[in-house]
Amino acid sequence: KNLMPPVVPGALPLIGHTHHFTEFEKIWNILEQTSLFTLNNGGISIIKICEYNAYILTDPDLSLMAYNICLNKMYFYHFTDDLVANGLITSEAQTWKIHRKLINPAFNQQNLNNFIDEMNVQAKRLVSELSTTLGKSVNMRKPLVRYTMNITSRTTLGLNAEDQTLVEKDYAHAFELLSVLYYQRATKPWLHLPFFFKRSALKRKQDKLTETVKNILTPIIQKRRLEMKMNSYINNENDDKFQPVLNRLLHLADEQNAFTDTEIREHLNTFVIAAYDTTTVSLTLILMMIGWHKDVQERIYNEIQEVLNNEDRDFTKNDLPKLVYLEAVIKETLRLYPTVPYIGRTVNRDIALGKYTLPAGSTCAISLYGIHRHPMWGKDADQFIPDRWLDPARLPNHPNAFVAFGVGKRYCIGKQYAMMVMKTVIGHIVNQYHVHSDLSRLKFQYEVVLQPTKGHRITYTKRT
Ligand code: HEM
Repeated sequence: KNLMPPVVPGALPLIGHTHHFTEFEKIWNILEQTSLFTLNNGGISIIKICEYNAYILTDPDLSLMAYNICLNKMYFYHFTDDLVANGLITSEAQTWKIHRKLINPAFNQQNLNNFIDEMNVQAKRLVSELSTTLGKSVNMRKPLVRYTMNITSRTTLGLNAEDQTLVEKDYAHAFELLSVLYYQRATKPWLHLPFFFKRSALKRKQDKLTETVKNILTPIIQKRRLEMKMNSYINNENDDKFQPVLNRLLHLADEQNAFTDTEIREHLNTFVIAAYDTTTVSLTLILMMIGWHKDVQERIYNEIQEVLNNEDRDFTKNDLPKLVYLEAVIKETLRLYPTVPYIGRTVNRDIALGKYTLPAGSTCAISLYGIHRHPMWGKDADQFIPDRWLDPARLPNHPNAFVAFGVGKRYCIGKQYAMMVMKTVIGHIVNQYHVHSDLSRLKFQYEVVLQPTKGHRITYTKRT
């Protein structure tokens, strides 16, 4: 007999829950309620988009099982295909397997260690920019987007300082506008159908911006290829000089015919898309948490002094792993507020999950937010307790308990990179400033990331 998981309350006849997903401001509310309902009802539930079932998971075991079988992303992700079709986030399983294996070494710890100087430079640039705002409350969105864009474009594209304006202005701007268009399409169910979308004004705007991005990247790629040929550049994996990811992709393309130019562009765009909003939002939330919990902030400050030996200097690759309390604070923030609160896949064949069968062709979405509030985290699951990360006895004994960077084989390739970036910049900020925030008024909107929309301003004062 075909058992069905419980349906999340609020479905209407024929349209199901569709009406909850047409207004930006309301989507996070239904998604949060859905997570809590699923947690309280056995870890699997259904959201109905018209007659179509999307299966929601908050059970860590079922999630891992489902996601290691279903490697293809749900159809929403493909709204971005013009920009990133064969990039790692959106590519279909077959291409993904090959490309992920080829690109993995570019993000190994040894290579990332070569990015530390750049991370310090950009963090200090941000700290100096903030010195003009002391005592005033600041919306950190723009400074942080600029900061993450600069680091990502230096380390992935390898742009020089003189090209930075191009990134800060045109490239970053095109991405911000494109993401608004993708969200607009997502909230207009009729535009999900290619027939209507192809004829829409939204599509025309999207085409123009995609072309802009293409026209920025193409000459950069061509120029780099030429430079590499002229310098008879040799790339080997043990090379411990600064190598932007683009150089490694070009090398793989030339040596092994691994990627076309279009695929290289799609990979680069993917890194930028995957990196800048997630890191910006995560950093905003971390600043909110430490601005509110002053005792936590002082412990971070003391740890930094200890690791830097009270010297006024940059962080080295050996310092970062020693910032264990700061790492606990970052993880605890991402546990309570996973920057990407939901991820979705297409179910590629019938799969048995617990007592249910998910039919081929349906959608399966994991609530990372739900997994992070699962009873395995204990009675204090909804409280901010960084110390839990320092005591194994206080952590769930489950490999899939902390999933801010994804679930199973297709987890975030930039996880270590992001941790390094976040440690470096929070380290520099806390070293110079006291951070102040008011957590009581924090509000979110769902924009694939959990975007803070109210009450997220930060005030800095100088440490003396
Ligand atoms: C705090 C920051 C970040 C968070 C919270 C985060 C989170 C995630 C999550 C949840 C996924 C899985 C998405 C899914 O299954 O649909 C993912 C995938 C991915 N992330 Fe990140 N990410 C962060 C930073 C970065 C950075 C800095 C980069 C690159 C430089 C990056 C590159 C990627 C890529 C390429 C994928 C696709 C991986 C694949 O399918 O093979 N991310 N990330």
